[in-house]
Amino acid sequence: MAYLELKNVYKTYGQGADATEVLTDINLSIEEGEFVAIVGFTGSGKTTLVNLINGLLQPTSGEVLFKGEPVKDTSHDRGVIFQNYSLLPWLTVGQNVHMAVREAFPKASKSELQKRVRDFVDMVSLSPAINKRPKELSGGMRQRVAVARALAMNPEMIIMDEPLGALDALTRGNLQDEILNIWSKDKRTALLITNDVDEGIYMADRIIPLRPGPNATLGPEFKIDIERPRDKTALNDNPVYKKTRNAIIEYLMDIGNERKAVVQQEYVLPDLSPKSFVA
Ligand SMILES: Nc1ncnc2c1ncn2[C@@H]1O[C@H](COP(=O)(O)OP(=O)(O)OP(=O)(O)O)[C@@H](O)[C@H]1O
Repeated sequence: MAYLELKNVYKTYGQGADATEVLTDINLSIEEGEFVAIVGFTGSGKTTLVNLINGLLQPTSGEVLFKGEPVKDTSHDRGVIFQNYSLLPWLTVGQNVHMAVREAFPKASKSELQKRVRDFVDMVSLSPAINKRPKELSGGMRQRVAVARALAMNPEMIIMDEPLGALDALTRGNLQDEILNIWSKDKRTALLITNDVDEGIYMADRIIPLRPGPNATLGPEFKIDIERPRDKTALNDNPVYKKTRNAIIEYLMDIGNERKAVVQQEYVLPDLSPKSFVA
């Protein structure tokens, strides 16, 4: 039995003439302990896919199964790091993380909770800002709080919806390593949604492209046969890395061009002259 399975999943927003079929026939199977990355074009339905897995949305048809059971609601077992960090503005950094930790560990003592909060705030290098409110932080700092908050809840599965997009290269690299540490040390399962092929290759065991929408569906998977832990600097000279990267980029460019050809169809408009306007 797969750990997470999506079977013939379709998702349509709206009804009748207003209906938009965003996701079409999504089939995905992730084993326990795997790290899978989905790379997709902007607007293709990546967040919709995350919300279906997280339980915030239900499929129009098809099934989403987590450990064999249909996903009906959100759960602490599946921790999501969202693209828009959604922090509570009236709470400090520490309080935002504390609230999540208290919910995930209702039986923990006050001092255990406080230690966990401090450890995870420290992990994202925000200890000096622990008493600041979100409005006093930069976008990247807020995103780091969201990473700390999700990971501090110790989810079995870490789901990431373009979590590091707003960060500079150095912070991004450090957080990629922290996420990989937690994933491997605590034997988690991870799903990363990204538009950065290099990030996918560095972090994942498999990369699966999400084709552009509407009616986005998953493309063929690319296995990343590169030993772990991966060395970012050495990766550039690794022939497997180069070959895999080229194959993925070529695939994405081909489907991007296919899409452009459809979008660039010429439409002949009727030759109408405006009627004179009478005030
Ligand atoms: N609640 C909704 N009602 C109607 N349409 C929606 C809704 N949510 C998303 N959509 C549409 O579904 C499509 C996919 O949106 P989604 O946010 O899943 O894409 P995405 O790949 O995450 O986008 P981005 O790369 O911009 O973050 C878009 O065309 C969007 O307008």
